[in-house]
Amino acid sequence: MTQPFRLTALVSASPLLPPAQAGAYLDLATWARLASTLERGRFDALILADHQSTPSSEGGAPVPRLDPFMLVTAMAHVTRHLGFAVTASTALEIPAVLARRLSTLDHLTDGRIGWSIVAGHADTEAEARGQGSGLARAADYDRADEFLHVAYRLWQDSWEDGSVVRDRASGVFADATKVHSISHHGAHFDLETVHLTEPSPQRTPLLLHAGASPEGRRFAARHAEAVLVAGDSPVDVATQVRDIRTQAPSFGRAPQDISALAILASLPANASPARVADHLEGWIEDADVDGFALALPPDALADFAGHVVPELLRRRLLGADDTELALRTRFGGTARLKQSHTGSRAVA
Ligand SMILES: Cc1cc2nc3c(=O)[nH]c(=O)nc-3n(C[C@H](O)[C@H](O)[C@H](O)COP(=O)(O)O)c2cc1C
Repeated sequence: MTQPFRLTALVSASPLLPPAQAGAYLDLATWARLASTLERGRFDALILADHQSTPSSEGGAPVPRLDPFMLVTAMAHVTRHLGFAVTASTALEIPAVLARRLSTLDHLTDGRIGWSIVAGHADTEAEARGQGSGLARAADYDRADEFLHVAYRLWQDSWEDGSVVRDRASGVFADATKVHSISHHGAHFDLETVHLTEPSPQRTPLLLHAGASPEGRRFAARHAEAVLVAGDSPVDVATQVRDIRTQAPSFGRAPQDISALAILASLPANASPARVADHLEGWIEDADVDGFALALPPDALADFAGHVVPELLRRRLLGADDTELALRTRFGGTARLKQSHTGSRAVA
């Protein structure tokens, strides 16, 4: 029998809604409502896609588009266990700055944060940020590896467990002997700093990745705890998932340490809940995935939550578990990174 699967939604903070409501994405209530709907619908997480590009002859995503980080606290405030994975690019961000933003959200959500890692960028993104000439064009996985290394050291090594004492009597907040400055002098980043935020429930957020090139899959095998895989057919997705999982042992990880999510941008049209559930069950069996990222508009996600999810629960394809635990626990781990994960073993 098919095991319960992971269920996520993949949404952009852009005018996705039907034209009559095209401005609704600017209203905080829209996002709060979407989060509540997904939580009621037993979704494990909302993945917020993002691009900082403008359209050009070479592609690039349409504008306008909000900063997805800004939406999360309001959505977390009206939910208790829905996770939020925010997209950010290692080509465009600064490690210590991004690490602090993610730690901040992980605190404010009680450990419900993931990072959807993008290693590349469009030309127009670099230009928009004033980094036009300095960045490689293709996804730069050397830079991404180094970025992750720095971020792991900030999240995992800067503040030891037990470093925060909050002793009112003596006025001591933290034991300075247990808070360490991270010193890194590499090809892409050169920094010396203490992590600016005390350790959050997960320390390192749940790590997601969606790169599809051979380098991208290798990066996923090393770092990702969940991968988003797009493909024309379950067989196509299965091939990609197998490639990623079989590389995991070379990074000291088990193949099943990586949860695979098939991206579905459509579901059978005009179908009854039973047919959609059959469709999903077929994908789980044929594509070797652990769940789905439904890239559907908010109204379709609400329909799915209202009609298909009850059928999935009846078939025991979704876990009935709605406890308030860290996001990582929904993807097969405990709150913290596994000891075998490269981020737990980062050294100077
Ligand atoms: C399903 C999927 C979702 C993605 N979402 C985003 C996104 O939200 N923002 C972004 O900048 N890139 C996104 N990407 C691009 C990838 O993260 C990656 O940068 C790109 O595929 C280039 O890497 P690659 O050469 O390894 O494929 C997505 C890719 C896939 C396959």
